[in-house]
Amino acid sequence: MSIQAASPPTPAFRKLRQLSALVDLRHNAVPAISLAFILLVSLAVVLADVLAPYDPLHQDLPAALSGPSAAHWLGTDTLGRDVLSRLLHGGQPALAGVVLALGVFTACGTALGILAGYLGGWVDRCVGIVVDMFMALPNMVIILAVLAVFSQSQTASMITLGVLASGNLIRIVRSSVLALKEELYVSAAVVSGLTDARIMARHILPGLIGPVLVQLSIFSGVALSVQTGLGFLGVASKPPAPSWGGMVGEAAEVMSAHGFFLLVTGGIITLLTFAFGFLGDGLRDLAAETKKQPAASLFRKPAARGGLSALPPAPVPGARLSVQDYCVGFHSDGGVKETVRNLNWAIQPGEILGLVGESGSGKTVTALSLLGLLPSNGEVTGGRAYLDGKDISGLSETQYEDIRGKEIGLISQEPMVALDPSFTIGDQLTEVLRLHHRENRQALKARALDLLHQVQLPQPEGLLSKYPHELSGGMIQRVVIAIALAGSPKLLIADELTTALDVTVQAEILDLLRDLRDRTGMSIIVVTHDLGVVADLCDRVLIMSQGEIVEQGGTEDIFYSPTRDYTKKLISSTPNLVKAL
Ligand SMILES: Nc1ncnc2c1ncn2[C@@H]1O[C@H](COP(=O)(O)OP(=O)(O)OP(=O)(O)O)[C@@H](O)[C@H]1O
Repeated sequence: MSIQAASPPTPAFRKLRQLSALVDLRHNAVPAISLAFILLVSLAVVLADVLAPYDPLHQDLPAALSGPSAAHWLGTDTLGRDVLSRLLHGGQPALAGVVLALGVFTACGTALGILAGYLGGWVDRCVGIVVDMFMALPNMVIILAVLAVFSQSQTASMITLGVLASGNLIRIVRSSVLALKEELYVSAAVVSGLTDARIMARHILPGLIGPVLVQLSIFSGVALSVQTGLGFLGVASKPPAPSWGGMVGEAAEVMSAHGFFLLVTGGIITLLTFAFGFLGDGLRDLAAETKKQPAASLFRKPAARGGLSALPPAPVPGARLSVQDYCVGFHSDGGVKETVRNLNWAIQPGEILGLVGESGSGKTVTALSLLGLLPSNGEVTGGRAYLDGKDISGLSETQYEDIRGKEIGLISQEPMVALDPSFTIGDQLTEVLRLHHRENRQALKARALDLLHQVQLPQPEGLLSKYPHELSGGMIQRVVIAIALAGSPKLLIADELTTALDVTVQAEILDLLRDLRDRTGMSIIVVTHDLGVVADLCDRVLIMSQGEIVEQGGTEDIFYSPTRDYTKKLISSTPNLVKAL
């Protein structure tokens, strides 16, 4: 397979780029002008008490329906009240209604969309039914019914509008979450042992800002139309208090003789609705420009347990981890295909074991299956795996959560994309540390610094406030190792951890792993296709080909006296190694 990520740094910085593009409206004149107009009108409405030249209720009947003048810039209405002052004050219930509807729309749409997309299963199905209901109901009829029940309350009508309209947002958020779940930094957060709630709040939610902003902008226009429409109908606002919809209604009655009155009252609503629409279009175009193919996932949720042999073999005594008659298969249309077959091996405490083989030989699948992290169509089809004598094959998701990060740590193939680009190194380290230690901020910070010291990063204090893109590849790799060590696992699985690094940094990272093993007694499984790494670091080697173990033994034995042709060919295909032997 290749449970590989797209090449860095594209996926890691996609979200940052998307966010910056969304706020970079300078090059998009129409959305930028629209945004400026919306802000200007909102500010004027908020400051109505200061800006309005007259009391909006003050009547001057002799001056009724006079056109624009120095005294009344936008003229007067049928009772001689100043139109500008009434527009400024009337904007307050209009914008308050829009803000309320937006709040409910966002909360409902985002929360239900995230839950449906992230949790899937029955939650997704239930949310789907709710969305279908929202879409099928006639919104306006329901809002009028709510107004009748709640004594013409604008609050009730806007809350109802927000809820009913959120169906579309739920669908959009749900599909965005499905894509975000495939991001490697989300996968890495799962491996670290973070709870679903925390992953949704910290790693999924920030990635939704783009699509949610687009929908908010479009819905603002709808909410404004509904609010002013209700005002026009004389419901949801009580005269003589000014309201934009009410003013349009009043102007419509005298439109043939006094068209200017309708022009300014209807004009502000029309212009704002257009501005919301243009802003939404601009945001959508920018989001589309920055959209890239989703990165390949490191893994998906584990498959259900199935097909394990009825009588488990016994664990190897004293071994940190042992696997026996271990098989992993994948479901496809043609049934289950076993890609890893009859593995029998063990790793001792403090040992470094190399898992070697060509691409597709089953190394990553074997490693991920131990953490319950196979793609959704994969499962352990036979045999058992034991961690310190305890059977860990085919556990439930909750049981695996207790193992990930705490008993077994994983360093994924792509360190650059295992970190969330929106959070500092300090945030990401303390987030994982908080899982394992119920301590205050200061104590967690001290632990984070200690971990950065352990992975030999210079000046760790300064690093805590840095973002991943400010670090070199070698430094990122060390941070990822530090995060994997946060739960003090007894076994660390390092999947191709030096592949993307240059030779000098590679050597430093290998030294670091050796040093960590010596100091902590941790066992380390090094998954690699690089025999040089194995020769340098590993005590024992396991050679895999086409899902099976071809040969295993001490590193020196394997390199100096291989017994199998496949191993001999593998060694001879690494010229530098041959020279060194
Ligand atoms: N979701 C899947 N469905 C079907 N087959 C899969 C799936 N995931 C992996 N495989 C198969 O499992 C086999 C082993 O893949 P694995 O990634 O473990 O290889 P690897 O030895 O780690 O190679 P690499 O070094 O390239 O990652 C591959 O032949 C692949 O086709």
